[in-house]
Amino acid sequence: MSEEQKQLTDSFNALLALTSDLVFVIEDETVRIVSPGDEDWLLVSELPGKTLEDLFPQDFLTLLRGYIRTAREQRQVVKNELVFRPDHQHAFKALGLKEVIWFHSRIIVTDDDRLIWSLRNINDRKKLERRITSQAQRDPLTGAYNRRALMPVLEQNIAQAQRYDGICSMLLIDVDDFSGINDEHSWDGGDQLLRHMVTELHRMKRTADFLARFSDDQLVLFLPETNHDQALLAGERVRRLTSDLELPFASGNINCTVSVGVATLAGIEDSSEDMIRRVMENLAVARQSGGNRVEGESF
Ligand SMILES: Nc1nc2c(ncn2[C@@H]2O[C@H](COP(=O)(O)OP(=O)(O)OP(=O)(O)O)[C@@H](O)[C@H]2O)c(=O)[nH]1
Repeated sequence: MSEEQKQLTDSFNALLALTSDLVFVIEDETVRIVSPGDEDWLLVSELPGKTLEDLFPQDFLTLLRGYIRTAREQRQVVKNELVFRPDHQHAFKALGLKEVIWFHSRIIVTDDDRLIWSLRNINDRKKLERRITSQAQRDPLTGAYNRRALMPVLEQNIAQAQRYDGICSMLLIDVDDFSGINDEHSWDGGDQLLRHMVTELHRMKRTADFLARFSDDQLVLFLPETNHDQALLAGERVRRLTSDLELPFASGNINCTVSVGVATLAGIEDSSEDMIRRVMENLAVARQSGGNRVEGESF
């Protein structure tokens, strides 16, 4: 090895020692060099000489070979996000992988066709992203989905029901005289009541139903594959469940009733906006009729 080559090798090894990424140098689909970076779970000594086929399941391998092909053809770094799972990458499980790890993967192919593959652990970022997404879609008081999360669910389900000749319905549930409850039991009492209702509705609803807080004292329960008669029955169940409710609170038991509007998909021309408009109109009729009442469509 010439002096110049030796210096280059030294610099390369120093670079590998510096980086916190997991780095592989691969020739002919065979691992030659591994630098674990911060991935201290990995049994590094077991890796040199192993082929990509030894290490990865078929679907992952197909994906990886696609990235390698692109890196080779385009002569540039190919960047992707990849996930290693102990129940999927069995070879890595045997090499110490205990939990799911998301990596930011970068692949480059050198002129003499060696593959340099670096993997940066992005689990912390992924966890943060998940938390932010979930916060953006949830009502902080009750933990139910919020209106922003409801709208795409409505649109998708309605589009699907129309495509497959299906049906769906929605309930708009409004607590009668909620400001009176706040006045009598304090804002805290009102909060407790909303939380309790959401818990009870979660318990009552089917898995595919979607519950969201629509506004202050209004909840929407979206019911896929549910016709109008079934939705009226569901609305009646919600009404009864609420009027039976007695929530112990410092200022005395909190009782309440609800008014429920029901809307059902009305053919191919119907839209989520139309359904929301009708469910609000039907709710208004229920409230104007004195509350503690379920009002459906006037077909
Ligand atoms: N406890 C509590 N109250 C809230 C919250 N958000 C809004 N409110 C209050 O809820 C009340 C809702 O009032 P309205 O929309 O008039 O409802 P209502 O008193 O039930 O009147 P009707 O619907 O006509 O029967 C208002 O007094 C709001 O200040 C919340 O998160 N917690």
